[in-house]
Amino acid sequence: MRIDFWKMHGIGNDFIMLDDRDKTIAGYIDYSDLAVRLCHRRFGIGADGIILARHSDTHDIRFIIINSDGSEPEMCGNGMRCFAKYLYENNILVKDEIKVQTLAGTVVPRIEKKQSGQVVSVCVDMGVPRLVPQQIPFVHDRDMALGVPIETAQGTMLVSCVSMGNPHAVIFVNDLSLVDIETIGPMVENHPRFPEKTNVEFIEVVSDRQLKMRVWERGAGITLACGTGACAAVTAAHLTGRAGRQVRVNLDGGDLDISWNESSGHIFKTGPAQTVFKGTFDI
Ligand SMILES: N[C@H](CCC[C@H](N)C(=O)O)C(=O)O
Repeated sequence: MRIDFWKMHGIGNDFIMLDDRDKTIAGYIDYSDLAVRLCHRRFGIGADGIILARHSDTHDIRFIIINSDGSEPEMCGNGMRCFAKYLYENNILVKDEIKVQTLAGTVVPRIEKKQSGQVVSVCVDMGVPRLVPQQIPFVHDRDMALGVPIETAQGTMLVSCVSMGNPHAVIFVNDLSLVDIETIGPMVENHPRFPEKTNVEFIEVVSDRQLKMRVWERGAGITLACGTGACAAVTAAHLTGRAGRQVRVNLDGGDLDISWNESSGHIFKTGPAQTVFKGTFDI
């Protein structure tokens, strides 16, 4: 069976977008097997993950993301911006603001478009960051985990743990260029105190309005950007007195503007989403 897809990216974090509202694809192949096959950079289309639109009984649409290793995370910030653009420009949901059902709860992307109708950027209400260790999940006996030492083969790491529906271990460093992400990333991702593994963000503070970030993603390895990770990094930076509530995050693939609203507690993430090409494959 022939399946249409769009190849898209959010500042270099790239995804294969699929419309499976009617569960046709699900009837043919397990999503995890499909993700491993399609995301392969040589034998497949190549991507950090696949994203599927599915019908929702309670929201405008349901969002499913599968990492390139086949694991299913709760949410994806860069992918959500691509998803909003894909739905609008593909005439699936021609609305400027939509309510999306995810495993992380309700997420609300709002598109910003040109006169032509082309979506150029998306502002996503990412909800409220979770800080209680049991909600990360992170094994810890306090009610918050900021600057907590964990032991690894590369020495002691101080992690600040935040969930955006998916887990994040934020590590502040003095010089990002000196961090051996390929070695330290998987050690923290798979550390036993993270029962569901974790994404790992390395942060260099430029000012109270600017962070530099590199990321080792759970289930994907080094990516050029991580939207939920940028939100987690700003949360941790603010709570540890390193940054304000309006922060620009510089990532390998580009910049994201993060705003943590004091009254609602919601985090808003604004950034671009781009379509690279469209195609078909057979299942
Ligand atoms: N690898 C992540 C999911 C994708 C998150 C990231 N690409 C983003 O933009 O938020 C996880 O397993 O939690």
